[in-house]
Amino acid sequence: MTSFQSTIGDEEGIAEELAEGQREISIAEFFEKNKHMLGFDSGARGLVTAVKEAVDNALDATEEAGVLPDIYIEIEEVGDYYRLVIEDNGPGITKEQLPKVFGKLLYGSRFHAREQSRGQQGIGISAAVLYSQLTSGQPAKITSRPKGQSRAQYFELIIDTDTNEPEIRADEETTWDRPHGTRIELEMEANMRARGQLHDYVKHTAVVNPHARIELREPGLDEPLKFERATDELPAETEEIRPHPHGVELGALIKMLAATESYSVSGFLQEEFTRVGKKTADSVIDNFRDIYYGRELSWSPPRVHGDRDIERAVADAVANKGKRATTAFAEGVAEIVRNNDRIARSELAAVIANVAETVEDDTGKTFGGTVRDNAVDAAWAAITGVAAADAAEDEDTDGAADASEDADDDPNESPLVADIYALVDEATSTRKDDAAVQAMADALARRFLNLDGDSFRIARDDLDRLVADAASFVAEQHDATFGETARENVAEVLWSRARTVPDDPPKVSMSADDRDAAADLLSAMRETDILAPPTDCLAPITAELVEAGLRKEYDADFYAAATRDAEVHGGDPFIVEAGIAYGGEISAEGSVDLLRFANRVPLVYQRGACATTDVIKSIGWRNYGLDQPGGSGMPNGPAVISIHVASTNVPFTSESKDAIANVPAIEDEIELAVREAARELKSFLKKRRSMQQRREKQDVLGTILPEMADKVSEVTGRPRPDISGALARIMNNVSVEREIDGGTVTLVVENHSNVNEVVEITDIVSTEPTDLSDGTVVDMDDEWFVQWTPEIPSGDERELTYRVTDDADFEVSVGGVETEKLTVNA
Ligand SMILES: Nc1ncnc2c1ncn2[C@@H]1O[C@H](COP(=O)(O)OP(=O)(O)OP(=O)(O)O)[C@@H](O)[C@H]1O
Repeated sequence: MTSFQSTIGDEEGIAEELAEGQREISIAEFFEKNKHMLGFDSGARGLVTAVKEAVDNALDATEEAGVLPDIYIEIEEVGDYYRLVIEDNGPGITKEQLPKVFGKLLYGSRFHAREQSRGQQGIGISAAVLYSQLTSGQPAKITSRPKGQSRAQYFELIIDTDTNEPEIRADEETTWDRPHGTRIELEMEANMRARGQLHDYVKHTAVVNPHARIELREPGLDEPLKFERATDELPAETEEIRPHPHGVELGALIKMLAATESYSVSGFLQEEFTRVGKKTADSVIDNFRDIYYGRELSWSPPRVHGDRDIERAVADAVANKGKRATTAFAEGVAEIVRNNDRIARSELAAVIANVAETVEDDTGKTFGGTVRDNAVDAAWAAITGVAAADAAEDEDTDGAADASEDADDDPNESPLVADIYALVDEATSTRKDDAAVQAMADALARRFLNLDGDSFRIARDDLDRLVADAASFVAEQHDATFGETARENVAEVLWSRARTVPDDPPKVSMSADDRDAAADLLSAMRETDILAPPTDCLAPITAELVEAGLRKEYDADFYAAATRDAEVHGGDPFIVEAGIAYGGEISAEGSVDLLRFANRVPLVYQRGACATTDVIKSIGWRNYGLDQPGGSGMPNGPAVISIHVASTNVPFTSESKDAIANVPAIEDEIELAVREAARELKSFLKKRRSMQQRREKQDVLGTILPEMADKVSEVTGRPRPDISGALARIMNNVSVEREIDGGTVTLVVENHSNVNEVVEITDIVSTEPTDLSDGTVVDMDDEWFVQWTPEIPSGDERELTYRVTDDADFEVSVGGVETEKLTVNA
């Protein structure tokens, strides 16, 4: 069969032919064709999106300027088109910036700022301008009066889609009665089929922005919809933050390395990232060293006066320094080395340099570089049994032993074997027999001896490979298995005893040019424990205001809200809040209403594609007292659930910012916030159900008890039994009975419940009461309020008395105990 590839190859000059059709596409041209990506897929939706973009900007701008937002939205039918006007009382936009803000896609102030804001991309309002010019052919008409200026600037402009630059049609000064702010007028092909979504957007914006005043006029409304401010308090001011080391990607890091003015990696980390001080920078650099250079394996120093005597070795390596200095030097080195449990080559070099300096000071003899190097080689040979020359001769660089395992170094003679044996033994279970551990130690020693250089420097992944290779050899030759876990443990023990090298990290400029070094730096940053980013860049609504917002717009029986602590996703901090309103006037038909918000912006479209919806569906709502057909999916009932995700970078599923992406860390927090509020709903519903049952039981008893009393009297022929206290006793209620004897009034309060009760009793009397047993009396316009608040233990009773002279009228009210647990007969 002839492939497409070979057909193309047959034709000469095809690449040139294709090249003729290839040209750059401007971003404006791209979005002109793909306007659905920005939420302008139809006339109905286009109108809602344009309102949303302009209102979001107005809220961002006013808050940033510290002004309480006053936003006016007007939609008007003009012939075949709709005209949209949005006005705000924000800080306005300067004459220089204005054309770019509205006439250039991807131009804005928020893209580079790590701070919570509604706008993120610098695309929203220019996309609305693009949609308007595309469908109506009309320019956008913008008036803006910057704060402090006496006159406003008026512009008419369109976007030149070939160049993605503004094309100004009119530019003049004008007067405007607003002292400062911005007015946008766009004409577009549209319709009002998405009126529901438009109203939802405006109403929900009011719910999460109780500090804003918003007015909406549109052709379907006789009266404008007005949402008044519920608070004069602006949301907490946010601070911009630098990126967090856990959140950057390689390309971004390379760019930052190239752009920074810092010289050292430590300075770069501290300057460019949040939460990095000197200590954290040092930890990152240590991790970087481990990855970039590898670690040096460490060994136990030999015992004193054994075959391998450090002191003798060092002394032998020093010539012409005189006995006193030589001995002091050799003894000093040997003593410090012996005081170390384990030591690596570069640690030894540091020890020798230190001792050399001390001895130089004490004796006046110079211990120069060559002497020190010789001493290091000699002491190292005494520690490891490997002479410097042996290592230098060894050409094998990959760390793996020759397949034949016939290396010249007989590992059995190497002092390293005993050392490795101890570590392998420590790392493996007691069930490994001695021969297996010995074989593994031999195989490892052979491989370590084959490493390049004699400092036993090795990267973690090479160490893992080397251990795996040794394990395979042992399995083949000795029939002893070191499974995956055993190998991991052996590698881990060796690595944990290995030492971070002292080599300096490359300079910042070199790292920027070296992709591998930058990648290692990134891995080191991610591996290092670093404090979560600060959260003053976020302005959550707070649980209190989430609830207040719901109370303002929904008449319900119950409200609850929760705000979680900040968490981090990809270096960006985020906070999730949830609220629930239940019952009352909320429609019980169908599934609950889910209100979704991101950075205080209601998300109107793409509910089904949103992480918030997925989380709500995944929760077992029957546990919380809501109906959920089949036990999963959206719950049913008279409830509204609101979820707010605030972040310096909300991960949306697309540029139109309709839905939050399924990021596990964010989903977890959404679930926890919703469950927190749902737990309160559960106790409310449980209590309500038990009160309902109580009421039903009391109703039944209220009918049956008198009938029973009549029957008993009829059957026994005796007088009807007194049933006055029976209902309260059966229901374990608190009962309040009035007894009047002459001028003495007694309220008998009996607590039949099994807990202590504090009962608030107010008796309103038409004549003045005297001789109160206790309590207080207040005269109010010839009505006397007698009040008691007795605490009555379970099973106990109190008598509250006073006297009245005349025939009096009484009206008692009882508080402190739920109505369903009260029987009042007074
Ligand atoms: N009403 C306004 N008052 C003051 N400045 C505004 C106003 N509208 C827009 N701006 C400025 O214009 C910029 C561009 O706005 P645009 O809507 O294109 O993008 P954005 O809001 O930054 O991000 P997104 O594309 O996510 O909406 C904003 O970042 C802001 O600096």
